[in-house]
Amino acid sequence: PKGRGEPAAELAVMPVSTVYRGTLAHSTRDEALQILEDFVLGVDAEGKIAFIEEGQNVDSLSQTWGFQTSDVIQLEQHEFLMPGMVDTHIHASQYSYSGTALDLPLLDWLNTYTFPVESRYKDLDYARNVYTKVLKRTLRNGTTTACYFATIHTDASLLLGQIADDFGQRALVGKVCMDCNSTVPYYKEPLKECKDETLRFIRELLKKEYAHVKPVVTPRFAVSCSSSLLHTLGKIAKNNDLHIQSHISENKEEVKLVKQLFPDCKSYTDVYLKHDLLTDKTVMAHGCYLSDEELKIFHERGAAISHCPNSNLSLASGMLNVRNVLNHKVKLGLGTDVAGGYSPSMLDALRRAMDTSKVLSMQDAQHQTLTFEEAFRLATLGGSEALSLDDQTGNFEVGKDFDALRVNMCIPGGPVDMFPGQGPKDISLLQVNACVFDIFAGDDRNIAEVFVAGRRVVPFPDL
Ligand SMILES: O=c1[nH]c(=O)c2nc[nH]c2[nH]1
Ligand SMILES: [Zn+2]
Repeated sequence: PKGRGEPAAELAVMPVSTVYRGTLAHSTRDEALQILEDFVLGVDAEGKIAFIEEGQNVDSLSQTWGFQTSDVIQLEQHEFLMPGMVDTHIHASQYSYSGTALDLPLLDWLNTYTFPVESRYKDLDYARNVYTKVLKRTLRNGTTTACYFATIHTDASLLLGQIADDFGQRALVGKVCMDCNSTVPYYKEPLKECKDETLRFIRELLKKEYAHVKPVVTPRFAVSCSSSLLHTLGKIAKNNDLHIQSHISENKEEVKLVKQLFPDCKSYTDVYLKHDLLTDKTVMAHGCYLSDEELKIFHERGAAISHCPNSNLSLASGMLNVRNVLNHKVKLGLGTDVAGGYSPSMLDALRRAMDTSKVLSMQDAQHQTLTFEEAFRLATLGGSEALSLDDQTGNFEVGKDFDALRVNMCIPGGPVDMFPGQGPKDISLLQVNACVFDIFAGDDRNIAEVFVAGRRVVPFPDL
């Protein structure tokens, strides 16, 4: 593997543009949380990680890579770099009412609040206002990659892609597809229109050649899609090698309804499987009620689950047994699921994932509770794997894009306090660990800078 020692040949020609020295905290396949104290990390002119080395090698690195040691950015001892977080499931269009309207279960919630609000996005000014705000809010909270649901409206969905590109967030953007809606009949599209508009959305978004924004095929969920629409979308995804996102097994009433709607399918998972929607580029939100047999199918297909604990608790939908999902080796990330989830923050998702796991442990003494380290991995590397973007982002590896947060745990008026004995010279590894673990109680005030592919996207430039 590249990165320790000599630069790989293809990288040697690319001079580094930025070098950081200090604490790095990230996940690897073997270690849920690896803390590298006094390391140097170089970012090349294309925004990729060029090297990660021990700090003592900085002089020889400066010669190899052609930078001045005086230009190295030294992190404070209460600062660290961590990978940007990956929100694997968020409804950008629902951000306008996040924090409200959480008094109904899923299906009533959709009919009463969600569909009427989403129907407003034919108005592009309305869309621009909300989409700009959700982009800024998620970036400020350290979401460097987001997998978005927009609405059924193609032009507003394209606008979301443009705004994500403007602000520099890595994003998968989905125009929502639904041709069944008997309760709110004005919010759906006829099958042919849905197909044509989905193709137009994909074509026009790809034509823009945004560096980090791509389309994702988005059947809302089996309840609001005919079998013909699901087949059509499965084909479109296959023919264009695209990502797919939807919802699965979120709430018991929904699971029952899907059984009635698709009597020939063995399970909810079977519905998506039969329609070619379960691939290694699929991410399904929730999965609270998936059987072990269904999880095996997820594993075999390489499909992923987005765990959205805030939403699952807020809509009283259920509790995903994350341990069981991990034991089945199913790719797993975290999602905020705004606005079923009331918080756009991935740190909140991380905390709620641990809360949910602890409740499961209270119910079953055998249950092995999720650790902070594991939740950290789900919010970063796990999310990138769930979106099949782990070749580009998710942790600090040479050759990956520098998607990172500069975290500062010592912010005047910030949400956490640091304690003494932390002089820059005598800081012990234990204290460095404590500093990293403090982000569990932190918030966006602690996220001083955000980078996507080497570009600083927070603080916001004047657009
Ligand atoms: O949490 C959810 N939010 C939604 O908008 C939705 N649509 C179908 N199923 C859903 N679940
Ligand atoms: Zn959702």
